[in-house]
Amino acid sequence: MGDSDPQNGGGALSPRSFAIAHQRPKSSFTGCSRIADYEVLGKLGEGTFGEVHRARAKRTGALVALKKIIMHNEKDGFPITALREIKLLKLLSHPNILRLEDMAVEHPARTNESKRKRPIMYMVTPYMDHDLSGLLDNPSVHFTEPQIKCYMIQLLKGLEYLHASRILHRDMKAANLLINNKGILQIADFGLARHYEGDVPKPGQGGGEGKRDYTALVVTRWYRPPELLMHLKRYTTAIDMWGVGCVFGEMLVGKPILAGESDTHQLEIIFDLCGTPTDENMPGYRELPGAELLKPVPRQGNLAHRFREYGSGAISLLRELLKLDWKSRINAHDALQHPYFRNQPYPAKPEDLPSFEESHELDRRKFHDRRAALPPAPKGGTVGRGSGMANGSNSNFNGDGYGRNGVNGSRYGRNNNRAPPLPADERIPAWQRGGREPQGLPPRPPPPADYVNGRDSMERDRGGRQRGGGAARPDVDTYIPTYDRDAPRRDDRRRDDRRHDWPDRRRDYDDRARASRTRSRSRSPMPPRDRDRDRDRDRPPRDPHYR
Ligand SMILES: Nc1ncnc2c1ncn2[C@@H]1O[C@H](COP(=O)(O)OP(=O)(O)OP(=O)(O)O)[C@@H](O)[C@H]1O
Repeated sequence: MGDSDPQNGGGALSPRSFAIAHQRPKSSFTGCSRIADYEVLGKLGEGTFGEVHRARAKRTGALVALKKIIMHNEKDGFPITALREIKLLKLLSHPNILRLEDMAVEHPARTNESKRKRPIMYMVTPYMDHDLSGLLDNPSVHFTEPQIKCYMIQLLKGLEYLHASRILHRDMKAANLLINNKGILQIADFGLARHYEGDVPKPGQGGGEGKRDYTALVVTRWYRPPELLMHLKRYTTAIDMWGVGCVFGEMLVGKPILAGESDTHQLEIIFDLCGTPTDENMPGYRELPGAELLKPVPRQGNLAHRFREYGSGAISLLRELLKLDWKSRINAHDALQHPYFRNQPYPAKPEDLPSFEESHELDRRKFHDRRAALPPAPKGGTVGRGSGMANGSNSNFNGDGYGRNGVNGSRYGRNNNRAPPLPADERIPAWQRGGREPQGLPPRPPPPADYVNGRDSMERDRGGRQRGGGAARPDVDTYIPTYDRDAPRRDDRRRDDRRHDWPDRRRDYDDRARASRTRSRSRSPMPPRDRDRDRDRDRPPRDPHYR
């Protein structure tokens, strides 16, 4: 492979040259299928673009997911975010990246009364049994350390490939990592992804230097790195690596580790965990717009204490991934070489992992109900409530965003029997608990359009994010996870303030929140034989990472 090989981190290619160099053979695209080529089996969920359905390809019998592309405003035509996702997915081919197999078109029937309806487009991807977020919420799932290592290796390989292809994912989170019952993990949801300009990450050099500005309004808040929370625009692949750190921590403790309730709170709990920024641990932070009025009480960070249960290898990797300094934050290539993966217990092989009951992000309600019915776990664990502010935290907020300090949850998943019983409140997920109002950080400056020179504009309107790169309400988080359609959104508590200050924007937000609350899902069970059908196709090649 020559310079153009992204895996080699080769020479600079323009996005166009890259696309040309990576075109899949024409024969692999046979035009759009018709929706009638698929037997729709039931609704899986609903995302920003539209519903996701489970279906079976009539020709091959394979199970697939059909993601309907919703035209929020027909006059705007095909959504740019969907176009971007399709364009990028067509270029990508890696065992740990969700594959776009087909596009299907549906021509709605024309009735006498209705006007002619536009065709509906569906993205067709292989069906995956779980997303990581749903899986972690399933009370019958217990992650072992070899299993976590196995998922981490796959995640890092997928990201190494993406970054070597000069693509930023920009929405790294557990809900966007799909897992099947063959132990394969795939990175999904490229609706926020984009090409970036600049060098690919080099061994030993972290994410390197950013070459140009992009919108800072990306990444779901709980997974958003400190530099974005402080409005760095010239960011790099390091933003995705922070998300990997959050996902890694989430797999260890069994729930999100940094569940901030606002951007301000998010920074506070990051500082609790990683220490407050200094010129040494976060060079350049003083120049960031969001740092202007930042005056956190200095603290060291309690990462080692909070994750002490998981051993020095896990702590060391977590430290590298959750580095405040985005320039030296470990890159995917180097993370794969980390001793954590070479020391015992060794990573499991995907095919050796157990299979689980289907679990997706929208199954949370089912699992929450089930968990509430569980008796308390037996006593005798070594984890539980931390000792207040004993870990160097002077923040007004608790260390983990769940109203607790120190290590919490069970070792390797939340259902390990060694964990002591959780107080009643702690059985409730963070997004359903009350929380304190965040302390004031400096107002967010109006963000720029994502692409300069009018080449692109951030039109994605998910989760309250602004459209078109105009001025955003300064202190309101614009992108929060929508995990439970009926659970009160955490930001609803401040609705009155917002309506008062920013009436138009508030109306926008309400509409989107309402839309997200009406999401629904139902599913029919998948016969086991269907899971076996694609087994060989998804099996990863022999790999030195697995022993
Ligand atoms: N290939 C797939 N197999 C199984 N389930 C899938 C698949 N693709 C998506 N889903 C389910 O559908 C949900 C929504 O999909 P996706 O995240 O791609 O849409 P989105 O519009 O980007 O959503 P969001 O706005 O929540 O990020 C996911 O949480 C996942 O559980």
